[in-house]
This record gives sequence, C-alpha cells and structure tokens, in this order.
Amino acid sequence: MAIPIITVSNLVKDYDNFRAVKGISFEVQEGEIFGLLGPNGAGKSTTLEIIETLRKKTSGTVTVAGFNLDERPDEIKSIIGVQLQASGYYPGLSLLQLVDLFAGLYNQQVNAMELLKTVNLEEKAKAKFKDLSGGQKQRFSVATTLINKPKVVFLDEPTTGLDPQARRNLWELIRKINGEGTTVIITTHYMDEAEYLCNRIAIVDSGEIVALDTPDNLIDHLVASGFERPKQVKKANLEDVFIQLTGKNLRED
Ligand SMILES: Nc1ncnc2c1ncn2[C@@H]1O[C@H](COP(=O)(O)OP(=O)(O)OP(=O)(O)O)[C@@H](O)[C@H]1O
Repeated sequence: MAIPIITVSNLVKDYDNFRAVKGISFEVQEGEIFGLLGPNGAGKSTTLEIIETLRKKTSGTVTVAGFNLDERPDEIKSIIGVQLQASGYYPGLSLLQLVDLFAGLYNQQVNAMELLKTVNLEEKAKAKFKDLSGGQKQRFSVATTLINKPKVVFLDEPTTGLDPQARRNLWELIRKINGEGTTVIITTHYMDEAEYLCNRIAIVDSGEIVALDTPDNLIDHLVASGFERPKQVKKANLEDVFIQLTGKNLRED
C-alpha cells in the first residue's frame, strides 16, 4: 500500500468573492511524480502555493509528511523544496554565491560545486545568474530546490519557454531527482511532458479536479468511451524531426 506524503482534503481558496479552488481533495504518494494539469486560471498555482505554506487557504485540511499545515508550517517548510521564479535571484551574484546564500538561509552545509554538477552547470559556477540562458536558469532554479535535501519538490511549469533539447534535459534531471527518492509535484501545460514524467495526474478545471489517474488510465478511459483521433498518428512528430536534425545536446553554451 502506497503511503501518502501529501493529503489535501476539501481545500477551498477564495480571493474576495471569487472561489478559485472549490473544495478539492487528493493525495500524493511518497516517491511519485504527481502532475497538476489544467487551463490558465484553473487554480494550480494557488493550490501549490497553499501546500508550500506561501498562501493562506480559506478552508480545508492539508498535511505534508504527517505535519498539519495549520499547526506545523515550519516543519513543512523544512522538508520541501520550492522553485522560485527567475525574478527571485540576485542577478549580479554568481551561481556559487547564490548557492552559498541559499544554504545559509536554510542553515545547511552544501557542496555548491557538487550541486551545480547535478544540474550540469559546473562550468557556469562563476557566471552571474543574469548571464545564463533560459534553460540554464531553469536548471539552476531546480538545483536550488535541492539545497535543503527536501522530501518533496514543487516545480511550477519548469520547462516553459525552453527549446526541445533543454526541455528533455530538464526531464531527465527531474527523473534523476525522483529516482533518488524525492517526491515531485509538477504543473505543466505540456501534455507530452506530463505523459513522460508523471506517475499520476490530476486534471484541474475551474478550481475542481475533473479527473485523477495515471496517464495510461486516463487515455484508456477516453478510448473506452468511443473517442477516436480524427487522423492516423504518424510514427514521429515534428519535434522528433527537430531533435533528429539538431541533435540531443544542449545548445546554450
Ligand atoms: N492574488 C490573487 N488575487 C485575486 N485573484 C487571484 C489571485 N491569484 C490568482 N487569482 C485568480 O485565481 C484563479 C486561479 O489562479 P492560479 O494562478 O492558481 O491558476 P493556474 O491554474 O496556476 O493558472 P496558470 O496556468 O495560468 O498559471 C485565476 O482566476 C486567477 O485570476
């Protein structure tokens, strides 16, 4: 029997008179990659930010690793890793300086070079954050989520704006982090990404979960309902052509 590391029950979030999250419930199992998918404004970031202790809920219960959000937010903070948006970093500091700064904030001893190596940025250790490419910035921000050796990492649209190579490279990084035992919660607008990475997916629409299952089961369920794609799927797509022609290696250096 899988153990839930996150339990969300009847979570509600109102922004003034607008109900952005309408009483959702779900569990994330320890060790899985769990995806939150949904159109713009569905309530994904709001839900994540509440679990991350960064936003107040209106009602409902959240527990992370057995800690109740209302009673033990500090314990929750200490065992999670949250990806900051790029604007959260001092642009003029080098990557080594930024890792040291974060390590200090978390009161952690970190081998900054080792950490940069895990995200393939050791050659950029002395570069300033502002001088990184988009993919490098994203990889660095994933690295910073690992500084406090978290049990759960939250990634909010980590590959938005990346080229196909950088995106696939980040997918492998996320799998590696997960393979080392870290539970990952991810939001994305890319269905191929969700299909490739996620063990289970919750599809959120207008503040409600409309489906929750493995990608395979969700697809099988749709097919069983009589759905058929209007045209034959080719054995490759345009992205395959692009990767085939331009190679799998990162191009940002
Ligand atoms: N601080 C806020 N004040 C008022 N309304 C907000 C606030 N933050 C979000 N909302 C509204 O709540 C709803 C859910 O927003 P949220 O950012 O959680 O959606 P999302 O699913 O993450 O969307 P996206 O895919 O665009 O990031 C939206 O209608 C949004 O306009």
